[in-house]
Amino acid sequence: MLLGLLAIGVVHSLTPSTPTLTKMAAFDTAVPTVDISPFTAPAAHSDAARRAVGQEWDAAMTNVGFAMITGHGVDPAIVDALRRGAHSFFGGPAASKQKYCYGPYGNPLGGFTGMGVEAVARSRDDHGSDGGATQTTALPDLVESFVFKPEETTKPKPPSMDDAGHAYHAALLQVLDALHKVTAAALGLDADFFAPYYAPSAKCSLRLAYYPPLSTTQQTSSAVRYGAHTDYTGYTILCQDDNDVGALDAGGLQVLLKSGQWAAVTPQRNAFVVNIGDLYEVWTNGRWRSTVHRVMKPPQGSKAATQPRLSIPFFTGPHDDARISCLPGMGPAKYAPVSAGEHLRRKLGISNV
Ligand SMILES: O=C(O)CCC(=O)C(=O)O
Ligand SMILES: [Fe+2]
Repeated sequence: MLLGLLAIGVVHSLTPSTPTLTKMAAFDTAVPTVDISPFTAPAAHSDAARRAVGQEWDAAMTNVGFAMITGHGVDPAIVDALRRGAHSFFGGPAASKQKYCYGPYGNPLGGFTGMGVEAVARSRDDHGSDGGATQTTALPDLVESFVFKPEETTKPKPPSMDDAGHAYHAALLQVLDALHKVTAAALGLDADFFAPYYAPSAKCSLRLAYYPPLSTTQQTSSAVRYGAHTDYTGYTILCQDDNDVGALDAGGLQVLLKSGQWAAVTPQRNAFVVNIGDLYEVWTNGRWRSTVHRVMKPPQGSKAATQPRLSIPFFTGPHDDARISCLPGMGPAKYAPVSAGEHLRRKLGISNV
């Protein structure tokens, strides 16, 4: 069963300002793994297999709001090529990176954002699992990023990521398509239910998130690699760093469980982490959880603290004009209907320092 396996992991205190490891404990394996191949390779699977995946998905999103997916069909060579290109870009001189800055984080052209611009914990609101712990004074995150927009052709992209970014984006759109079918099965909706929300195209943002090695000051400050937040819109499909497979702190990504404990999201090779953003919470009237998560720093003095971490979230959501409200049969509505574009712009605005 989903929550049946016991594993040894790292559990942290709930206090958001506590940035270091506080204790080791045993906890239920929090984030279930779901093989979505009945939807990515439908000819090889039965309707019964698809119904079973739908049930697993509903349980994962209801209990945790996060799942690991296998059977997604993405060629690992596509992932490796983008990772190599991104390391080459982020490892380069600051002035070369800054040439690709096209505005504040979240601007429609994408591009590079240096450290000190984003403090994602400031975007907290009443979505998520801890009652909305808004932190207007959260310190900037210890991250640099590049947002890759294939549809944006007026501004150059770093040559090392250009081809690889296009290939990765196209591959992940296929995964998104499968996830929407999984979702329809999970919620008992028509297979094409989400099509009008995502046509003519989904609103996607392919982000390369680079967490540089930590300076001594950064190691001892209360800043974290990425502060506690919920994602803003639809599915996030995240590629964690393979170097963190087997690491003590599992790379630092943690989710806030219903129990109030933080649990590590243990990276698995060739699996993506999938979580929902706020708009699914509105659609499902809170049945599915837009779960609070964060990226902590590696323990002080550890080898991991001297190394960079590269993660690749692919944010997806309905087009800007889509109006999101409680699905039929899920009422009475707890959330006011919201415009997908307005919600996204508001959250991005307040996440900039
Ligand atoms: O870097 C990670 O593992 C996750 C980052 C994240 O939560 C985000 O970019 O929204
Ligand atoms: Fe996130």
